[in-house]
Formats: sequence, C-alpha cells, structure tokens
Amino acid sequence: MKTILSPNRREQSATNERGKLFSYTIPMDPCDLFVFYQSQRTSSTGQRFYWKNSDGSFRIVGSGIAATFTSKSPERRFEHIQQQWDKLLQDAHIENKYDIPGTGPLLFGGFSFDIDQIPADEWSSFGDSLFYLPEIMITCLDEQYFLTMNQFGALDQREGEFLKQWVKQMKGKPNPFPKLLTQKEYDVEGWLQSVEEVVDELQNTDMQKVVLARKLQLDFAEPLQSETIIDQLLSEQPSSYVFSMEAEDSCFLGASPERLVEKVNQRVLSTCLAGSIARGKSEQEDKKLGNDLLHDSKNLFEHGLVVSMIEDALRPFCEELLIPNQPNLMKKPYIQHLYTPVEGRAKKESSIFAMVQSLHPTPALGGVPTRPAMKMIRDKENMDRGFYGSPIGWTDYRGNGEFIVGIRSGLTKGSSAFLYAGCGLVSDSIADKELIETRIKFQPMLRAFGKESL
Ligand SMILES: C=C(O[C@@H]1C=C(C(=O)O)C=C[C@H]1O)C(=O)O
Ligand SMILES: [Mg+2]
Repeated sequence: MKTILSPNRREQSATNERGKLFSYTIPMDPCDLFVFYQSQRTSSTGQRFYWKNSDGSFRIVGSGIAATFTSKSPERRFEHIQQQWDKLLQDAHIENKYDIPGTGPLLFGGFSFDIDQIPADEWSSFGDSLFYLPEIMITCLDEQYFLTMNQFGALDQREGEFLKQWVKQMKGKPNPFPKLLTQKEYDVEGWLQSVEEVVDELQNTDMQKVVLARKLQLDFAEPLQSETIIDQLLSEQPSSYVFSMEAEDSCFLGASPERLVEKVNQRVLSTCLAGSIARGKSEQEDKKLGNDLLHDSKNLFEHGLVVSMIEDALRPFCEELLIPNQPNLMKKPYIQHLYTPVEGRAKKESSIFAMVQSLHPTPALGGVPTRPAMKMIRDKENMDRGFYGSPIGWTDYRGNGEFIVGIRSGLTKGSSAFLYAGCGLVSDSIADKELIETRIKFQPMLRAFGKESL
C-alpha cells in the first residue's frame, strides 16, 4: 500500500481545513494558454497543469496550488477526494456569473493505476491520488476566455485585473531539449516471456484479456522542462488530449486519444478504444490496414470486451445510453484503433467521481475479469505504472468534468524521463506482434522528447 506524502504536501493538504475559499471568475481577452504555462516557470514550477481536449475546443491551464487533495485511505480514494471537495465547497464564497464548464473552483488531478503495486521511486510525488485546486486558472471554451482566482481568505479583486493586463504581454518559446545521454529499454526478453506466460493463462483459464505494459527510460544531461515536451505534443498530436500535471520535481504528461468519461450537465460521453494497427505509408496501404483491423477477429474480441464493460459500468449512472453495434476507426499519427463512442444521459444524482471509480480500470488498460487481470499485471509487469493508464482530468464545482485514460504518456523527474506503452493480450496474441504494437505506441512520446524512434 502506498503512503507517500512529502511533509510539504501534508502541509498543503491541511490548507483544506484552513478556512473559507474565495473564488472569483472574470472574462478576459484571448491569450495563449500554453504561453501562460511557460511564463509561470519561475514562480510555479511543480505547481502547474495544462489540458487541451481532443478537438481543442476546451483548454485549461493552472498555476500555483491553493489546496492539494490526497487520500489517506487508498481503498476509498475516489470517495475521499469527493468528500473533501464537497466539504470545501460547502462554505466557499464563489463569484462566477458565467455558466461555462471549467470556470470557478476546479479540481485537476488523477489517480494511480493500482493501489496494491509496490511503489516505484520515480512516482513518489504522485502517490495514489493527487488533485490541485489552482490559485490561478485560465479557461478557454470555444474561444471565450476566463480567469479564475482561488484563495483562502478574502481576495483583492484588483489582482485579477492586474493579471489580465500582465497575461496580455506575455511571449515566449520553450527552451530546447537538453542533451540525451542514455536510453534504456527495460528487459525486452523478460517482457516477451511475461507475454507468453500471460497468453498461456488466457488459453487455459477463464481469463479473457490482460493488458501488459512496459517502460523506457531516457536520461538527459540537464533537468527537463515540461513545456518543451508539451510544445512538441501540441504540434504533433493536434487531435489528441494533451495534458500535463506537475508535482514537485516531476511531471506526468502525454497526448492521449482515450476519453474515460466526460460529464457536462447531464450529458455523458465515453470512449471504447482497443485494437490497434499501424498507419500505412500510402493512402491505399492505410485504408487496407484500417479495413483489415475492422475485420480482424483478435482485435474485435479485444475491443468488444471494453465495450461490454463500459456499458455495464455506466448503465447504473445513466437514464439513457447509446452505443453503436460496430466499431469505427480512430486514426492518429502512427496508429489506428478500433473505436466505439458512447453517449448517455446521466441521472441527476450521478457524480463524475463515482463514474470514474466504476470505470477504472476498463479492459483497455486492465483486463477481464478485472481483479484477476490486475493481479496478473502486478505479478508479470515488474513495474509500477504510477499514473500511466489511469484516470486524469478535472471537475468543476458544478459537477462537470472530464477524465481521460493517461496513455501515450510519460513521467519526467529531474533529468530522467519514463515512457510507458502497453497492449491488450488475448488468447491468440503473438508476443512479437504485441511488442511491435508497443513500439508504435511509444512513438509519439519519443518524438515529443526529440527522438525519431527507438
Ligand atoms: C495500453 C495502451 O493502449 C491501449 C491498448 C490498445 C490495444 O492494445 O490495442 C489500444 C488502445 C488503448 O486502449 C497504451 O497506449 O499504452
Ligand atoms: Mg492491441
């Protein structure tokens, strides 16, 4: 069980009990949220986050931490975060005239993949659950911009006006990458062996799917700056979610194609994503590969398990749920996936945290049945996934929010980076093919770190 909280963090958690929250939202002129993130390097490194949704219509950036939320009880972490959040909001003073999701007090953060895995040093700043209420936040929805400030103790509203003027003048370019010293692909032979062992279990037991991941380590000559990597992700993966969350000297970041759940008012969206194939070099080859994927029984099975689980997990929270019978293709640079969109109408009382809890982990990252698959991953993967493959996202004080699955992602810590990629194993998986699939999935993050390929 993990109980990693630095003294610093514990102190910040205590601010939750420090008094009344004052939150104040004002509209502002258009600005570049990423430039704002960069500009906060000196004042707020380790306390920033960035988020862009897949079509770019919604972006948020946060800087400075007004309060940190963690949970002392890993088994009840989803409820605990929710309870602390509700308590803080109960007597908060909120001035927000705008009915815009993602404005006003908002929590940004995520949960680790598996509370029972032995924690790795590199994830020590994240723990089992970590959420921030930012001091300063800029929200952009459909090109409307808002500034939110959160503080314990009364706020001087003139500060907001001052900030707005200051943001207008910001410019900047991220620093170039430091020199790459070494690159380590962890025990490939051992991983292939684990795949064989898992496939053997899948052939001889009731287990149907297990997702096995692996990691790469890159060591640089100097500490990494998260903006250098986000800048690359924003230009190279424009149709994915791009996210970053800093914690002390670490940053979890990535460009994920996979929405776990979005809730705005009563509208619920989720994504079933599993089953993969490379992109073609020509349009014709690309079409052929896509078509092969749409008809491949191994991939369709891998995908179908995700669809049924998501359906079962969301059904109790929704009055209505719409799920197409056949998957589509989702094409991203380097990879194409089988994709089934899910749409629903939430019951009035359904909370996004409860939905996240019931969805995590879907068989896109865990397996079927969930518990034995999780144990298999714990035993065979030989690593701590940390926040990789986990829910990461935001929720506002009105209960709107969105969480994605933190894949195509990596962690920076000081001058090191750890990249993660996995694949869904079923009974007819072939180890070498699955290895190639993980190589393709590493590609976007490797590029974001300035590398062409493995
Ligand atoms: C596990 C990852 O991706 C997941 C696994 C997939 C697969 O095995 O086909 C496809 C999409 C994701 O749900 C990853 O990118 O690391
Ligand atoms: Mg796969």
